[in-house]
Amino acid sequence: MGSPSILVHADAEALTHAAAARFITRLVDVQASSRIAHVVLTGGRIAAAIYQVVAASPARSAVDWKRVDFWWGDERFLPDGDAERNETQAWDAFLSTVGVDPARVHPMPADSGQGPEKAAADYAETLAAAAGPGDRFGVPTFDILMLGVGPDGHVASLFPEQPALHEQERSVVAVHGAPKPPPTRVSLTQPALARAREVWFVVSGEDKAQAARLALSGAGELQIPAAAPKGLNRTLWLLDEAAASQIPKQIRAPRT
Ligand SMILES: O=C(O)[C@H](O)[C@@H](O)[C@H](O)[C@H](O)COP(=O)(O)O
Repeated sequence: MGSPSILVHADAEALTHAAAARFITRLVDVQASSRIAHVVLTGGRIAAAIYQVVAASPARSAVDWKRVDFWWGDERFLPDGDAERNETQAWDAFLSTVGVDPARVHPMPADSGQGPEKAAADYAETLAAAAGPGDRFGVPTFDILMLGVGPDGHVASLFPEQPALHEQERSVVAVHGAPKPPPTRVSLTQPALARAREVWFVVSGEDKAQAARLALSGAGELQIPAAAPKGLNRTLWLLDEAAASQIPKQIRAPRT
């Protein structure tokens, strides 16, 4: 699995374009081996910007979008169609334009009065149904797992010191009392996040600089949840200069 690759781009725009190009290329590579690609999307501003660049890229036609399964790392537990849902954001930014197979788009359940525990259990079942014989922990092995990082070091909806970080059995959990609104969420757990061939952290802005430094310098995952997820084959930190500004020089690769 090796050390994370740290790729620093001049600014948010350069990061966005590089990540979008990488996203398309990775999907083309996976599809060249005749596999259905499994992608885990994240929320946040930088992810939305990446999705928009993917949608606008002429290179997007190299991907067979109907043969990509889309999952989410976390969701804000809000009613269907709420503009604050990560799902809504991804549909608006690119899923509605690239020509996906709606049956392969797997949003986390919306709040329809069933409660977040039931939503988490239902999503775990959906994941388990998509897992094949070679997969582990009841989830398909993801080809790309994208993660935004909060200034507090959270990833997905795993916030520092919260009980969800201790979950070792379930792939999906309900999250209550999240410090960032909305307080009720649904999230993949750390063992589920560990089932990706490639984990990509997408991190922009100076307010993330401390979290990035701590995650990359051996912080504990209870304090900095972003310290834990590692790709089975590859872990990439895709940052802009501002977010990378506190990473010690000895662990930082030259700017790309
Ligand atoms: O559910 C949420 O509240 C967001 O999705 C959040 O987890 C986001 O991914 C990170 O905070 C990074 O966001 P930015 O890219 O906007 O900095």
